[in-house]
Amino acid sequence: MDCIGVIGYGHMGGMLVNGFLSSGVLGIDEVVVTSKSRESRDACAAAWPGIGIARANGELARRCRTIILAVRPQEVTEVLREIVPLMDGDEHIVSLAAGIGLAELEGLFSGSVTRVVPTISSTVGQGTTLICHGRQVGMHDALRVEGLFSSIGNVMLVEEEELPAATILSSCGPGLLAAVIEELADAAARASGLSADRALQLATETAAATAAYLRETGETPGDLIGRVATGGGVTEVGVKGIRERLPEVFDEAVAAMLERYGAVGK
Ligand SMILES: NC(=O)C1=CN([C@@H]2O[C@H](COP(=O)(O)OP(=O)(O)OC[C@H]3O[C@@H](n4cnc5c(N)ncnc54)[C@H](OP(=O)(O)O)[C@@H]3O)[C@@H](O)[C@H]2O)C=CC1
Ligand SMILES: O=C(O)[C@@H]1CCC=N1
Repeated sequence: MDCIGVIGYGHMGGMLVNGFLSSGVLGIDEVVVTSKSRESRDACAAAWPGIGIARANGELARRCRTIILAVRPQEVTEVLREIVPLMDGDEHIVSLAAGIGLAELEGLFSGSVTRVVPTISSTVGQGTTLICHGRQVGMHDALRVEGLFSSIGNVMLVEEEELPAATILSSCGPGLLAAVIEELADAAARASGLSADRALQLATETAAATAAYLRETGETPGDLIGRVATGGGVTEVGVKGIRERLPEVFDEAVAAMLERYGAVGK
């Protein structure tokens, strides 16, 4: 059977196992998981009774043809050096590691390699997984991976040179927007008698509602601002300040993230 193997039961590995099994795209006997610590392997076995647990990466590599590397970028080389000598060569390696390029991966495994960048928002079936196949990936393997990730949200095929910026938007984005929501709520609570809990509840609901509005109406953010900001009213003074100061803040944040992206795992 063409089992899917997941190496690394951390935030992403756990989310993918939960997503693939909850969506029904994979059956419990089609997934094998391993992780460095016994605690993580036991947690997976407890969450999904009957799932295949491998005690070592090599054991998983021998049992699975599609192998998802859900370890941190700085652990990828070590894991590939460990498993590649035990593999047949016709496996499909799917790396989630941000910043580790196809050339580097193919230098460690000369077969089929795909880079996939999921997003934590797929925990709730939302968001877009980015997929970039290496040149050696055949149609069958490409469709299999695209189908798997489609079960937990949207997928977008991207060129490798698009990945850094697309990753910042799709995959780092939930963290960035969570920080914005937090700051907006904190500022409102600091300036008024509203409790921090209620401020965060309102800011979170508003963020979700705003995204839904933009998605469903097809309006641009500028269109929406024009509808909300009554002339001479309240919103326009806030938007003015944000438009003056946020470009610099986001330019700096994006530049810092791109710099780290290029250095991660090195
Ligand atoms: N978090 C995110 O939103 C996103 C992350 N990514 C990428 O996904 C990958 C995983 O990230 P994330 O889940 O956040 O990281 P975590 O640190 O949460 O998980 C990494 C897991 O790898 C396991 N691990 C470490 N070394 C080994 C090893 N030698 N053999 C087997 N397992 C090992 C750890 O095991 P143990 O628990 O057993 O100690 C840990 O559970 C990264 O490459 C990241 O760039 C991509 C998109 C989004
Ligand atoms: O922050 C990180 O490095 C990972 C990769 C993309 C999202 N989280």
